[in-house]
Amino acid sequence: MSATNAQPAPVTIGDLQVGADQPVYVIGEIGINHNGDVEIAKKLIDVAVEAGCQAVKFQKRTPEISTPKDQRDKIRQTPWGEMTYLEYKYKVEFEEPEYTEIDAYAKEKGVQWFASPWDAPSVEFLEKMDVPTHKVASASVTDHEMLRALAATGKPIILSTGMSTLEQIDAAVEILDTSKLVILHSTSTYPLPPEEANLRTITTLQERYGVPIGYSGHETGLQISIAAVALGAVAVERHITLDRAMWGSDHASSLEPKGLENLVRDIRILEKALGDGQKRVMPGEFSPMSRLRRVDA
Ligand SMILES: C=C(OP(=O)(O)O)C(=O)O
Repeated sequence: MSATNAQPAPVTIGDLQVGADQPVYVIGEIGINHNGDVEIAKKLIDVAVEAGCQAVKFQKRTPEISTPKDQRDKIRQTPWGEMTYLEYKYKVEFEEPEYTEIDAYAKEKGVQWFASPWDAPSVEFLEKMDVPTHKVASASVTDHEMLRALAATGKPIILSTGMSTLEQIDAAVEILDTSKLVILHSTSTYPLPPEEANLRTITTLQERYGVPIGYSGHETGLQISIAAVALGAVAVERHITLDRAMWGSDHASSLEPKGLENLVRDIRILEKALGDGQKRVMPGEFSPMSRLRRVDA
């Protein structure tokens, strides 16, 4: 009796391989949880490194392009006073001096960094920073202009799939090079209730696209991300924060340092525990077998 269960080839990101039989690629999503302060960003890099993440991630925007027109003039109360949503978006946006500092710091700490560009000029910006990969945020799955700019970079791409239909994902995948593509299952509800996680979609995406599949989580807690790995996710991305009570939209559904440390610890245990699926008697079983199994049975 035999059956084949071919796995897609891993995708090379910088000096790492992301895919089956590789350590799960854990991404600490800093996003805009630095609240515009590069010192907070560096502390979050430390948190990710200490937890054992292989990468940290940011979000790069050109606010006058990426901010929806009907949202720009809405007034927000912020730690920096009352301002429009567009002004706030500029306030938390890092430019070249900050990213140059982040690049040097991440290299010193031995962790990869990259970002999700939210518009085509941001792809150009990130290319100048020579990032090893680009992430497509769920909100950008239908931004074909940006996807074409990303495909033209020739870099590996990590495509998130929250708030998207299979048809929208098909159209995005059509534009990208599937030999360098990692797809993340995701639900863009913040925080994510378990009944919307739909983790079995990981298998659906594996079968439909034949590329390595990971998971981008917005739940509170660790169980759903760990279960995603048990179901075959080869990458896990989680928002991280220094303190979930900090001001800003993503902090509440982020992991604090201890939570991230526990997540990576549990993922590394699970990597070992999943094994290769070949049924055999394990070395630790011989002693109990000799004590417990009747030889004449
Ligand atoms: C919002 C993002 O990702 P996701 O859709 O995976 O949450 C992002 O990468 O900027």
